[in-house]
Amino acid sequence: MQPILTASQIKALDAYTIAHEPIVSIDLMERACRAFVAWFTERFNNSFTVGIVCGTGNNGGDGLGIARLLKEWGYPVRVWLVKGGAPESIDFKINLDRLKHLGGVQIDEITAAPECSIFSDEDILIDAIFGTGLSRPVEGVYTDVIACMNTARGTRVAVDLPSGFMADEPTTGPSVEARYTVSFQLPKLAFFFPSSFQYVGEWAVVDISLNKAFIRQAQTSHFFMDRNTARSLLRRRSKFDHKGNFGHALLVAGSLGKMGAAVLSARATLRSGVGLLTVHTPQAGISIVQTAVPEAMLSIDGHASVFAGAVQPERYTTIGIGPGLGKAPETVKAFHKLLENFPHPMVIDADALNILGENRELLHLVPKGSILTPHPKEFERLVGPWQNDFERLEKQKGLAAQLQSVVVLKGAFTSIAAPDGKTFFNPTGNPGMATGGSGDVLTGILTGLLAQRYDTLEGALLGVYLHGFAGDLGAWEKGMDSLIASDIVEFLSGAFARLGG
Ligand SMILES: NC(=O)C1=CN([C@@H]2O[C@H](COP(=O)(O)OP(=O)(O)OC[C@H]3O[C@@H](n4cnc5c(N)ncnc54)[C@H](O)[C@@H]3O)[C@@H](O)[C@H]2O)[C@H](O)CC1
Ligand SMILES: [K+]
Repeated sequence: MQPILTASQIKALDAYTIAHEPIVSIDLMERACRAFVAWFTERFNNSFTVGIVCGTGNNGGDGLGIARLLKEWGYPVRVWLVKGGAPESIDFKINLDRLKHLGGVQIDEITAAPECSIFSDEDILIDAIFGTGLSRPVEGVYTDVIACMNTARGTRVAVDLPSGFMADEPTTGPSVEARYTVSFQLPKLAFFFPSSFQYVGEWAVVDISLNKAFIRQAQTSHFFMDRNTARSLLRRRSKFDHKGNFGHALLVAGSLGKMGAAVLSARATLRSGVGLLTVHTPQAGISIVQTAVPEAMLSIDGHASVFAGAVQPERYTTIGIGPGLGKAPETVKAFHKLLENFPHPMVIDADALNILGENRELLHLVPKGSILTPHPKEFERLVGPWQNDFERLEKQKGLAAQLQSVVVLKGAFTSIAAPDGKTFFNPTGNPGMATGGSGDVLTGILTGLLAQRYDTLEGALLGVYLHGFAGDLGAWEKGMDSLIASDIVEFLSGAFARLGG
């Protein structure tokens, strides 16, 4: 699990590394430059012309070091120094001397609004004006240069952060809009937000060996999930286990015309290792579920087309509720009753969340330790609108604390907020999974894990990881465009096997 630190914590980490390890500041910068160049040379060969736009702080120093290394690799390199009032750092000056000493690289200064045509010969523009030192929105000549970079034909690659982009607060001023961002050591919080994609593009983190002990003990409530953590959460079965050890899940899902949601969830629950599964279905779903999911038992509702009746809560370890449920008045009543009678953690999704959003007085009945899995629209119905993604994150944490439950906000980098405020971003998954039924599969996985008495947070972290991983395996095999939710179920076994193997 990687902690996500703020820009000022990263500055402290930088200083700590220099103070406690046998490395001086300029050599640390050289490491950063080499790590960037290793990433760069893997993707772009030296037939591309490269323009490097540098500030005068350490991010600019990186840019100058990168210019020298790329020149040595045979790239046609040109450098612009943007001088808009920011002070010149010591390492910037050292790298400027080193670049001049190498020779063969044209270096021009920009002190006033340039003609944007200055960048027109460059196939690639490396952005090294500002990094984590940015403390306020850019203005003046910086704004002019950034505007020219954003309209230039070259592919923009940002060093550490796009210039003008804030790592820990909403970006309100102009910023470079990068196609790629190569960031040092740790991902920055804002990288995980949908609104940042416009600026950050695809991002990669390169290791520059900053002090690991400092990173481990740093105070943060934000983490980036990884494969090792997911692997460590997965329980192994033992020889004498029997189906009673793996719980009995109830899925309350599906209504007339939406029984597919129940089928997808049910299959995913079964593929996630549950001992026994019962599906509560209206009359309309009986033969559908019995045929499509023969492993599942049925709890049959008296109503023809929607969830309206009572279930026997004492029989079940957990309940997953919501996919394809609809919001009929009878369903609202039946859900209310279920919430009053079921004491164990539940997985609450889709229309069950919409019912909670429209009847917020029911929220206090959500059993502690439950998992809620809204997508952004469902989340907005629960908590109201937000101004920006930082505020959205705070609302997510707030809901998790209020309900003493885990709130999983679905999207690219699905975030998982625990009641104590810790939030985890998930690395797996792909845009092929933006397809109907994908969420129903997640509900099934989480229900399967909670039935096996996984701790709520651990189950949520593992389940979200596996769901994305199965989607990735499916996309590799079938392509993102034609991926469907059933494929995610199909590849779930592979995801479990690879993670556990
Ligand atoms: N920590 C690491 O892992 C390493 C980081 N490196 C690189 O260094 C930058 C951070 O460098 P720093 O000198 O602190 O800041 P910047 O270069 O981002 O900014 C320069 C300077 O500009 C001033 N300033 C801030 N905001 C504005 C503004 N809106 N307008 C004008 N001037 C502004 C302020 O004084 C800043 O200090 C990091 O991103 C990495 O790229 C190292 O190379 C090694 C390891
Ligand atoms: K930058």
